[in-house]
Amino acid sequence: MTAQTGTVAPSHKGAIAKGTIALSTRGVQKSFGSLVVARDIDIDLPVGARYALIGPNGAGKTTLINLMTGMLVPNAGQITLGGEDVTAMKPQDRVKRGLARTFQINTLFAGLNPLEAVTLAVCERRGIAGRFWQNIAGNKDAIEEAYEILAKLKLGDACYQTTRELPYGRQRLLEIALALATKPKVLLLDEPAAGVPHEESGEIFEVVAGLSDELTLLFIEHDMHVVFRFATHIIVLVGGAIFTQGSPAEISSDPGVREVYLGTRKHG
Ligand SMILES: Nc1ncnc2c1ncn2[C@@H]1O[C@H](COP(=O)(O)OP(=O)(O)OP(=O)(O)O)[C@@H](O)[C@H]1O
Repeated sequence: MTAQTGTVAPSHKGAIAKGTIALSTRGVQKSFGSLVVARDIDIDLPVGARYALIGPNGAGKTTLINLMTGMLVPNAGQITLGGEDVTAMKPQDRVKRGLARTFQINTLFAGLNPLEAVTLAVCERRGIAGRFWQNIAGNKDAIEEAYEILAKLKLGDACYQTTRELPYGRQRLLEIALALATKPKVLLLDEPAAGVPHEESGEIFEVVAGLSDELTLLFIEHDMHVVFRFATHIIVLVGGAIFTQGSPAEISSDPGVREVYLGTRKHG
């Protein structure tokens, strides 16, 4: 297999023209004390990507997403979003420029129903969240937009159910709905199916894979069946460095990957 660090998979969705990189990192480094968790990371996510980030526990996958979103500041290197250098930009400003993420752990308001929660997120994006509770009926447009997002995620029939009563798989889809309410161009999903029974995780990824072709997706996932089914390109991280990257066929037939990752993984 040819390692493709810093290059765009040529086979992805036909022609990905140069210059259509949605998010990229160059030479990104991060250490916690003496522990190096990101080593010289070069990644390009082309517009419309369905990329997976895999690696053993502690490889630095979540750290890399935190660096991309601005929750962590790199010690060196550069992160660009739509060609703009966002390395020093606060997370909320990156969200405004179209970068959204979900977390490994459920971060929902359990007492709201999905329609209320997503409408609130839409109002937040529109800068009208302050008046949400005073005039709920006055937010018709926002409610309609929220319903459309929920319907896309196959949550239309659950929109009036209290979040805490939703099956866990649907709660995880609601988290993605909340991220979509920010109208992202790039969506980073940190183990979107974590904690969901194995038979339901495929459903989550099916819904995610069906999102707009213009949305650029990078997801962390430990279940290799899901990774090989839904990713068009896989980046393997080991010890904070890119070990290799390539198509699912290249990664699955790479003996090195099997040794460092598949043979030693603790999940799945
Ligand atoms: N804020 C922090 N301070 C110190 N060490 C940290 C911090 N965050 C993460 N680490 C360490 O950095 C390394 C990478 O962690 P990270 O969570 O990015 O790995 P991961 O690949 O996402 O792992 P997993 O698959 O288990 O979620 C780990 O050794 C972790 O303990």
